[in-house]
Amino acid sequence: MSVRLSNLTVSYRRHPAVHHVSGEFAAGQATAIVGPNGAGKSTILKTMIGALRPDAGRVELGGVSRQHIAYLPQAAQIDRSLPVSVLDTVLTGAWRHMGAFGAARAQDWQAAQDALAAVGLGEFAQRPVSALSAGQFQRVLFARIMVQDAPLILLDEPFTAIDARTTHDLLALVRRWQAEQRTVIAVLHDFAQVREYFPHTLLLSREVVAWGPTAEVLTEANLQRASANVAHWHEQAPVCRVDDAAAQEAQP
Ligand SMILES: Nc1ncnc2c1ncn2[C@@H]1O[C@H](COP(=O)(O)OP(=O)(O)OP(=O)(O)O)[C@@H](O)[C@H]1O
Repeated sequence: MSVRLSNLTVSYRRHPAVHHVSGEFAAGQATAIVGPNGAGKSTILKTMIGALRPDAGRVELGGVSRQHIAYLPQAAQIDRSLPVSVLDTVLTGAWRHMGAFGAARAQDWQAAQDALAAVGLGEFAQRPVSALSAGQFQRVLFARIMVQDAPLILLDEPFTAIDARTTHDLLALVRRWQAEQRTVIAVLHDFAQVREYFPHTLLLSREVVAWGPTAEVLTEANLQRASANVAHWHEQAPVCRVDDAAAQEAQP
């Protein structure tokens, strides 16, 4: 499935955060979204899942419903103080298959156990998630994504504050998802990870700076342009430059 952004503009309280973003995420492959802080990377993912409404343009999900997207927000946005077990957390990935009363089927339990084993936490099933390290909890969330079995997987900074060993193990899952023809889109800051595991990259700085094969996108010149764009962005801009210019051109 391919995901397309067409002329997408998204604002917070009428101030645009990203504008006129157009392009297509390669189907069944992994794309990294990179760019400076405040470039609009999370905004793009949140718009894709329907949590934010575009002011203009649209997201085309290639026939996939939003229910079939697996989305992992930034760790800071996830509350893990809840008194739920590791296994129950992974099982929530199967909610789409569950019956009206939320009963998990035998194969859902099995899938959850298998996913926990795959992320190296087979022995942790009954532990409360509040008693896990940050890295262990991220493994649990990746196991949950495995159970979700989604064709489109969105990850927002999945390896921030995660050690090298865990990151390496979880990146192996990203590779496996690509082999399974899933479309993976991840916001990342580590260019070495991007170069090694993500064949495609979208470099964003409120607008598209470059989008295509990673080696062609992550050039020094493009990265400098991205930093300059964000540095010169006016947070309180009421309308974006492109709209402004278009409006001026339209004037007699
Ligand atoms: N809830 C919000 N209300 C108002 N402005 C917001 C909100 N969320 C984000 N913004 C603004 O929108 C812009 C883009 O934010 P976004 O979180 O998408 O950037 P990002 O590229 O993901 O940044 P980072 O790398 O720091 O996570 C920023 O200027 C940010 O301050």
